[in-house]
Amino acid sequence: MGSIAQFLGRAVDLHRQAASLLLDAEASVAGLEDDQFAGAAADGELRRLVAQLQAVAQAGLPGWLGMPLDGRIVSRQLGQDARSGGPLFLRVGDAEPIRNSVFWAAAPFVGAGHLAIDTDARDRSVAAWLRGVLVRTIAALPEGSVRVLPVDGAMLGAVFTAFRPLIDAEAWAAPATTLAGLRTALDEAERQITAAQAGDLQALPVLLIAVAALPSGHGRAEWARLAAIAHAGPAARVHLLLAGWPPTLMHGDGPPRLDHTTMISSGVDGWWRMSETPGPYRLSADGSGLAAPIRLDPGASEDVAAEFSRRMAATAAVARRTDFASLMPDRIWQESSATGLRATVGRDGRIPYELVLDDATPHMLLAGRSGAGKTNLLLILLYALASRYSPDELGLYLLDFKEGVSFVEFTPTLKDPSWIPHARTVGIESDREYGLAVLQALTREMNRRAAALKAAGVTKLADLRASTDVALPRLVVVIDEFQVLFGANDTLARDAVAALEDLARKGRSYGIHLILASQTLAGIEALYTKKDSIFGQFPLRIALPGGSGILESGNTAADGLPVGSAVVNNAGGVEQANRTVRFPEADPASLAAQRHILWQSRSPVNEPPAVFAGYAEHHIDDDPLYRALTPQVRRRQALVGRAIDVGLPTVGFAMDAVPGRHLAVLGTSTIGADVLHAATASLASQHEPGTARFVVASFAAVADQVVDDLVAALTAAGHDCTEADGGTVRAILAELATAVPGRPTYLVAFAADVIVPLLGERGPERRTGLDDLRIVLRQGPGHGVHVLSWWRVARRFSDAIGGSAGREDVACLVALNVPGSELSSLLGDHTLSWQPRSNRALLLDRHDQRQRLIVPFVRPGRHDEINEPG
Ligand SMILES: Nc1ncnc2c1ncn2[C@@H]1O[C@H](COP(=O)(O)OP(=O)(O)OP(=O)(O)O)[C@@H](O)[C@H]1O
Repeated sequence: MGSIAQFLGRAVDLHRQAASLLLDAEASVAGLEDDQFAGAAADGELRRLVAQLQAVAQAGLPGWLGMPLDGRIVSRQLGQDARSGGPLFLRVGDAEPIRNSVFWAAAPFVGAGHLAIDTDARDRSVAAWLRGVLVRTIAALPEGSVRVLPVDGAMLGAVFTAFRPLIDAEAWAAPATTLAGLRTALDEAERQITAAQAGDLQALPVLLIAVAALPSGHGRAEWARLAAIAHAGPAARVHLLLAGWPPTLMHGDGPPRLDHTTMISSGVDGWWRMSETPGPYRLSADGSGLAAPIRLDPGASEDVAAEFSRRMAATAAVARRTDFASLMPDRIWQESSATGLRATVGRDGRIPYELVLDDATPHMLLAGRSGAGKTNLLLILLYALASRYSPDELGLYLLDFKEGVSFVEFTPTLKDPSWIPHARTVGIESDREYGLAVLQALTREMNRRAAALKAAGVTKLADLRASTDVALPRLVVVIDEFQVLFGANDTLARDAVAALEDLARKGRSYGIHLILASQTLAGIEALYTKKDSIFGQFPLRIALPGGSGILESGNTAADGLPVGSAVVNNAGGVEQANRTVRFPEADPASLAAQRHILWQSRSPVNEPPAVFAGYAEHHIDDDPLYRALTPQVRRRQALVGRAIDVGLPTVGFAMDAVPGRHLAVLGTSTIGADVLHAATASLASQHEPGTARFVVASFAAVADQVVDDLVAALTAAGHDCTEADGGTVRAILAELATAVPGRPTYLVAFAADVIVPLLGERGPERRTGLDDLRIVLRQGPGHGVHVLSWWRVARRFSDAIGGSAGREDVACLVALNVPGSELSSLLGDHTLSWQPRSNRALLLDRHDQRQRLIVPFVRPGRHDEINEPG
């Protein structure tokens, strides 16, 4: 600043001396027509002053700011000749107060005020001059710090053709050629001014409205807006470069004067006059401006401007790619979420656009056709939120119903052990049941918060936070392809709608925010009657390309958008509230870098999220509950799989003395063998070796490998484990039916359906093996005897237990690929709805009326072998 002030002080001083000499000279030679600057004594002195002025100008306008814009300058370094923040002076013309004695006339522009020239750019010298001002300004300032909004209402944008590479690189807007285009540019300028007035100056670029010619139809309304922008713009980094201002009028009052503006007005014979300039220094005592006439700066030829644009555009493209990082805060976890959540996700023009989730806009809908950038935008939003707010301020529940890996990002993987510390649960390719479970878990959390508010005697979450030491983070729930959850007209959809409605209506008061994303809202049958009451709670709408369906009907603004932009609307989709926001591509490297920053900063007690990947196999050997089992348990459990629920709890059946505590796995799927293996292995872990007896029988070749593994593992662990065939099983049943064994005994039968005919035969005492089986089933648990069995044919199982009379004797069931109708008649429960699905089973416990969808435990690699549901 010091050097600019010195330059100015000296220049103005010299100028005034020269101006007074000129006046004297003019007075002394009054009447001499030929040479207004004659007067020999003054002449020498004036030339000396002009030379000094030029020396000062050259020193003050280095490089791009003053040098001729010809072929020699195009390779000069960019972004070095001025710095942002301070006033930028540039050469606007050459003053020639005395023949053959020239100095550069400089005017302040960016950082100080505006420039206007009264002839529009249909005049070729004005067009070149205008290009020159743009090139000088942009080349001198730090790269990427200026955004230009070109307006050319007379030549369809031709004046700016040379800048095409910058327009294509989106560093500049496309030239506006109509009145509507001018208004859009003014809108952007006004928004920047408003943003700056709200205290957001730091992140704002220099915004330059460059008008080559005003479009036809402009009038008082636009003049008034320009005048207001001229007044308030410089403080908000908004500057005007106007050719054809003021517009000439046939009649009526002229346009208002523009504050902070240097005016260049045409004179005769190619001479122009320059007005006083804005800022603290006056060129003249009487406000008449520069004392000498000027020739316009020749500016930039098309070729020079084009060459310059290509260089700039290359850097702009790089800047665009790295934009994701610029949306992340410099320091993470600095904000409080007491009153809401805010995140900058992109730019509206060049103004950073902040999404807000708070009491006024609690929930958000996001839509766009496949490939429109939904995942990308969600990642930006979630990473930006997770970077602003610590895990004490924000928790994330992420659910994805589609095939894909959008939220894998948030979880530890083999390749990258990091996770986002805010993520509580992450569902990838989730089941609808899992979605419902997450919604219900959130409803419970909401009710807990409601009770805590009541107990504390406050009504607002912010007040509750203030009155307790316990962290009360806002919770953001993202459901991608949420329509899947409601896509069928069944009980689950109805339960999900009820939970969603509850959360949508009351969530705002308890810091719970929903983000629902979808390709379309069409076909959400279950929501149909509730559509308005639910979506009415979602004022914030983001429509990506093809996502106009979530805006009001007739609001089609999102239809023609390019990927990387969205219509953001925080008034439920009404057209007047549309804002077009551009967002960058979140490249994997930048995401990983940001994730590692967050992960490294996590607290030592931060656990990785509970991950549910719909496609994943679950193995008992990896199960934390199984690995923690010891003989010191109160009630032994036969573990069979993981429930489709938040946290994927391990589930099984208690094998205690209550009648009916036997396990039957039903279905032809080979997974039946795996489930039986898991149940047996888990029970074995709950006995000291040698204290229980395991009798294992396999009646089908498909189970042999599993049985071999099981027997080998139990034996290796020191258990008493014997293999049995049909005859042995029958003998053991007879023995167990008549005598109480001295220790717990497990009879484990794979493909038990095979021996039903054998057991049906009468023995010497006229009893059948089935009679013995039924006695064992009825009385066994009381004596520590449990039967664990896999039945490929459900009807055989029913026959074996004695039909409906024996139903209560086997209370623990796992249904695999048994058709729903068969299962309900087997159980005598016609309300049951079950459709066999790959990698899923239905757990039924007749004692506590439990019915749970589970991922059954399988042997590693099983899914690659089988084609389910067979
Ligand atoms: N801001 C952006 N700028 C440039 N490319 C982008 C941008 N956002 C997304 N893309 C690109 O568009 C493609 C689709 O993006 P994304 O996967 O986010 O879309 P989607 O709507 O989630 O798609 P789908 O629903 O099919 O999974 C990707 O190749 C991505 O790189």
